[in-house]
Amino acid sequence: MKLLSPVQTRALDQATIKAQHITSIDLMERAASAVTNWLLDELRLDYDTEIHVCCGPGNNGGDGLVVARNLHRAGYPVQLWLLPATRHSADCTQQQQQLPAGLAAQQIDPDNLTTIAAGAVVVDALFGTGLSRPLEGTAAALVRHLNGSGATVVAVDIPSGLYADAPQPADCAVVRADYTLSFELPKLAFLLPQNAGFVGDWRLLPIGLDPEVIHNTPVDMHFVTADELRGRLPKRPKFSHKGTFGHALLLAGSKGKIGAAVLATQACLRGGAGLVTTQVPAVGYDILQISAPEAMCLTDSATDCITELPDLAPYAAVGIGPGLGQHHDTRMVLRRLLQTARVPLVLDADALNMLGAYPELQKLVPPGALLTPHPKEFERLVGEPARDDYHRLDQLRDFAGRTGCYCVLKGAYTALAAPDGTLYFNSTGNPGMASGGSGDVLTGLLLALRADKRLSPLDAALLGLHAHGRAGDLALPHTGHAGLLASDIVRFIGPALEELMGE
Ligand SMILES: NC(=O)C1=CN([C@@H]2O[C@H](COP(=O)(O)OP(=O)(O)OC[C@H]3O[C@@H](n4cnc5c(N)ncnc54)[C@H](O)[C@@H]3O)[C@@H](O)[C@H]2O)[C@H](O)CC1
Ligand SMILES: [K+]
Repeated sequence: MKLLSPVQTRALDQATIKAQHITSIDLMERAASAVTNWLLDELRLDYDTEIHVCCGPGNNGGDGLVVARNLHRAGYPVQLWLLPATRHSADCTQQQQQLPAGLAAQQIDPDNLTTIAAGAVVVDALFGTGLSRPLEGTAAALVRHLNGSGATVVAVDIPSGLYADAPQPADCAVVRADYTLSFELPKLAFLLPQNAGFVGDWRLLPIGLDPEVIHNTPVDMHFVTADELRGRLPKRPKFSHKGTFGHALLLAGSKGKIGAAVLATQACLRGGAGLVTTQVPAVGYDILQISAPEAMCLTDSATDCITELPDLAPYAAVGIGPGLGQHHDTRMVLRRLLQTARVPLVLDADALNMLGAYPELQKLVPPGALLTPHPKEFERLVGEPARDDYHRLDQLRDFAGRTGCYCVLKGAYTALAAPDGTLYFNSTGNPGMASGGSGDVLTGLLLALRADKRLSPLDAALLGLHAHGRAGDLALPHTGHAGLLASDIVRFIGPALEELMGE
């Protein structure tokens, strides 16, 4: 799915109106019906629930007015509140004029805000994508009042006070919604950790926006869904053999962290690599052979860390990082790998930390490599803390553009920046996966997909990120959030990949 800017969203509304020969009021009615139906079907409003609908001066307020009218007509006791404003949009004005007789709009008075019960439902339709400055005065006072009420807050399109694709200054009043109901396409703001407390659970409601216009709108950000990836993982041909899917080499583990090498190896095997060879320090030999018998094991001459780079000739892709440690001799191995490898690389964990600590190493990273930092590793990599989540995305794009690499930023909606600057957000996964070893599993899985020559670097990365999260989602019912271990993710990689397979 494309992530559109507010300007593009407005253009899409206009194009839809034109293409479907409807009016802007018709589109507003569709949007409001979708919200009303969600309130009735999903939130399951009771007839005795206290309901407040708070409307602003623009079309977001217009949506709110129609929701209030719909609920009133359906017999729900709605209290309708209007934010005082000097100007209202034409559609907002028209909706005010069409309110049924029994539903009066009350002006919001900042000095006399109505009491809201903790069990109440509040529909926030103050501001949407037309927000042009931070909330102040009456709007800010009302928002703070709502946030302190304990009511269930449902934001229409976006929580009021939140920008759709840019940070707002600190301490601004922003609605803290329990649910955000947006129309058809998500907004960048929903995907960033700094906004989680405002956005709550977000849902997309279809309102029949024009698919052709969406298709033709150029964007540089995508929210990647299963539908878009399904079929992009080629089926395994009937006459395939273990050579067809590539031989992956993994350099991982150090004393006390052989488990990371095991998890990455198992994930690489489950990810479909034809052959997997893992090099570990001597201390890891028995552990790896016993826990991943399908893999071949190379042992380093050093006991505790990796000090030797094997001959790379047999391998289709090389992964390095999980549990690696940052010993000087290991760093020399990383250096030689970066200098000599002619096949796809996946760099993770301590490999990234070493790139951060030694910028001259970073210059050796070959274009096309896939890097998988979490935010702290990414900060070390770029050597500068991000001001906020939006700035971090700028840094991510910049890094991918500058190095020609594919760079992941792990998190709830893991981002991937491609060398051309496009950002892709992953849509799968759950908080149970935020525990040790889950990143090692991702590295192994991505390595398997990079070893498969049939996949482009971008598809390998997108499929791997998706399948990793999906495997975590499939494991969840068996383990619960707290009990979800990295090895559970490994177990479900196969079924997660199967869902993406096609001709
Ligand atoms: N396809 C869709 O997504 C549809 C969306 N709809 C809804 O329309 C709004 C966007 O409406 P718009 O009128 O452009 O903007 P707002 O309602 O957000 O309000 C703009 C209004 O408010 C003034 N303003 C902006 N910031 C402030 C501020 N901080 N303080 C005071 N006033 C402010 C601004 O000058 C304008 O006058 C979208 O979010 C959806 O909810 C359609 O209903 C259907 C399709
Ligand atoms: K809103």
